[in-house]
Amino acid sequence: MILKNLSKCFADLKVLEDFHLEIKEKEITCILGPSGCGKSTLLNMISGITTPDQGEIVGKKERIGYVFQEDRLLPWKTLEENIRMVKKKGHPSEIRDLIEMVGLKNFEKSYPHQLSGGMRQRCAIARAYHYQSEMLLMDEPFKSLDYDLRMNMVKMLQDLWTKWGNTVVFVTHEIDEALLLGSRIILLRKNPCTVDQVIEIKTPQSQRTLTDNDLVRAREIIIDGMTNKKKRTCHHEKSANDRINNGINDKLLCCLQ
Ligand SMILES: Nc1ncnc2c1ncn2[C@@H]1O[C@H](COP(=O)(O)OP(=O)(O)OP(=O)(O)O)[C@@H](O)[C@H]1O
Repeated sequence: MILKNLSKCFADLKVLEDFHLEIKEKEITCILGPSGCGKSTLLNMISGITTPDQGEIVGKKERIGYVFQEDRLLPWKTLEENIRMVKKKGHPSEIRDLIEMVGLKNFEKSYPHQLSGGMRQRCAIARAYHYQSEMLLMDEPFKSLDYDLRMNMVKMLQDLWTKWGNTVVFVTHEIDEALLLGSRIILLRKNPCTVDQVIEIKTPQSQRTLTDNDLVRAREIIIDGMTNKKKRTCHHEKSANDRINNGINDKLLCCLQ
């Protein structure tokens, strides 16, 4: 999918102007950027909730899943019913497997108010996977959770993605989440929203730890980008440049493997 030259104003506020980004199929694209730069607006455009003033989305998906900061479960339905409701013909074993994968076995008959925030968010993610969307949008889904729990959720999402290999766009403020999950990390600037850097990490998600050399280097590049420092030289700059020359109008500054 290509977000092609998108522009969007809210009254006098120019959030996006000529914004361009390719979302690669079957990858996790993590989007990092300052508050108010337009991350949710981008997701809303991909999902069709918001219409761009100009530009187009090429390769638009029909079946899109969306996980928000809050779980949005139906309080009068059990955990299992909340998951089942998104797909009429789902086989019971699919739901059972998903519930087990997100660590909620034995809570099938619990109602949302009987679960912790982390458990409810696990249920929301299981529901999104049960829907089997062509593209899954996630807008800071772990925001309200503490660090340990967030890292558990990241691990769970790595496992789900390794199994399903679906296309995910994951918005976050947390660098660690982006480093552990992103096939590509898109660093945005604001006023208007533009792509500052694209960092590609080749190490499979399931094998990553935050102390790996490539993740440490990626963290430095991201922090430099966020604090406007000069970009560091990257060992794989040549292949990154090749990608730019052959590819779209991204600023792929670094390709780490
Ligand atoms: N429907 C709307 N009407 C008016 N202004 C809006 C609307 N939606 C978003 N905005 C404004 O557009 C800008 C971008 O908002 P958006 O929510 O996309 O940013 P964000 O990067 O997701 O922010 P955060 O990281 O704080 O969640 C903000 O200044 C916001 O106030």
